[in-house]
Amino acid sequence: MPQAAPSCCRRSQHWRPPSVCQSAALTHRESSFNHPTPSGPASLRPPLGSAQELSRRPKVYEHGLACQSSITAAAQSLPPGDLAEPTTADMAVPSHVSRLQKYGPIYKRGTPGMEVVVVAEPDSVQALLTADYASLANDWGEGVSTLLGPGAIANRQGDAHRASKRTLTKGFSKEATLAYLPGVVKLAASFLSRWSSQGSVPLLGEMKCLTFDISCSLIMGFDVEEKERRKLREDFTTLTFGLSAIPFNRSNPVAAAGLDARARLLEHIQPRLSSLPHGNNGSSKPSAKMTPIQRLNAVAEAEGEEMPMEELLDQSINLLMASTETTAFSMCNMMMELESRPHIAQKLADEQRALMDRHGTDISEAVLEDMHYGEAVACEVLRVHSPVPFVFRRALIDLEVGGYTIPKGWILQLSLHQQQLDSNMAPDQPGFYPERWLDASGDLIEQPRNFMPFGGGPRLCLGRMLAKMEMKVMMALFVRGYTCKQPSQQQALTANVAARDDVIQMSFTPRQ
Ligand code: HEM
Repeated sequence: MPQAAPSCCRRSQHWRPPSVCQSAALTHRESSFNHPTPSGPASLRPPLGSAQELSRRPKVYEHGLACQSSITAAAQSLPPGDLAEPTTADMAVPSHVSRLQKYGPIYKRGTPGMEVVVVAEPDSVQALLTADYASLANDWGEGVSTLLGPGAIANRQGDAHRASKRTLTKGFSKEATLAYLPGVVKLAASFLSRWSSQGSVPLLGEMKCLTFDISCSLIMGFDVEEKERRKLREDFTTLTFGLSAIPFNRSNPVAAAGLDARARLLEHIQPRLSSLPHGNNGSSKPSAKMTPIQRLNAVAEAEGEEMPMEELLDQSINLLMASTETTAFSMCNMMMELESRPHIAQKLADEQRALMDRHGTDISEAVLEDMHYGEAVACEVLRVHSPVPFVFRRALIDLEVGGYTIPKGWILQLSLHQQQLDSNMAPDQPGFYPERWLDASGDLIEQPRNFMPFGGGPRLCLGRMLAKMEMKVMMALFVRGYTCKQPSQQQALTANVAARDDVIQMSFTPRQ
């Protein structure tokens, strides 16, 4: 599930979204566990007995991803950790860091009957991400399952997930994503121009508006007036905030507000969905030009199954949620990095000048392709400022992970964040260093396989190309035409659905 920071395991009433300090603290501890790793290889271990083996052959899912499944049913020791009632302090980042140091990269937390195992060991994370549907289910907790709804792709499991994914994937192919490029450029340019006329702007809120508008018009195909869009954005923000509600029930005002916002949002979206053109001269046969949500509808119709409106609405909310916060956090942190590191902004500007000489002034596919330094900056933003630091799964069978048993029913909290920090590239350069992604001649190097800011396996992010495109368009337009300034030194943002829109201030000025 792709929102910036999840409401975690429904069973843990005290969990709260990861905070800024988490990212910051872990950044300084790259690959620095000083706890011995548990016995056996630190990944999912091979089966103890062949009868217990589920499947060890790599599988290829419909969306073309090679998936290894080496999950085994086995019984050994439980991971170390404390299963005491968590306190708020326990859930704070420093405690995550100190638990990593105390227990090693696989440890348990939570309360008996509400157990969570945190996995921050790269090979195990990778193996778990690529595990098959029989071993693990997506489980992001009560907030996500209720606010997104049962029809949302994040809440679908097994064959139902596979079918949704197959349909939606076509709406996020390279061809489809490139068709969104002119719309992304237009929206980003208009936001930058407005910011530069406004003095200081609340950057996170503004980036959320931008990414919401992109998703509304390009992913959903909605052409809405600014007044209505503002209303939609407000409800969407309240709904997103609801994800941070723990416990998640009507007696919690944050959860209740989120549920009410969802109902209002659906009231707005439903008539729009009903009136969406099919994009293929009225035929319900899916066409390459359809937006992802039109495609979902058309595929169902073409297969003779009317898709229930509830399901289409849930999928719409899921796509909005998946695309908005994550990309907004990334672009906000990207602007902060560029502001505080003028030499990087300058290198990007030099690259843009060379690209304009070669390809003209339009931001075209060729510009995006040749934007190697820009791509390196985007990767570095995703590496250092994980927009999705953790993903959550539920064990459907007893699993053996890194030599420990994870009993059926327990929640696994997989640290993509640690995964990225441990990806073992230029370890002598622990800070923000885009050059780690380039070779000596400035060409992009092959990315390490455990660099997974967009997840992996059957749940791999659908919008990864779109997200990178948004980041690179914003970067290019910014360095071509503007400079920016923070009024004072501000903390880098961390993925957190409860972050206030005005937490980061920035002013933009046209470049002389
Ligand atoms: C920087 C921006 C983004 C990041 C870091 C990101 C990250 C992720 C991650 C880590 C997952 C996997 C979740 C899991 O394993 O449970 C995911 C899934 C997903 N993402 Fe993204 N995402 C981003 C932007 C987008 C955009 C722009 C879209 C467009 C709609 C999108 C759509 C999705 C969808 C639909 C899924 C669910 C896939 C599934 O359940 O099979 N994401 N994303």
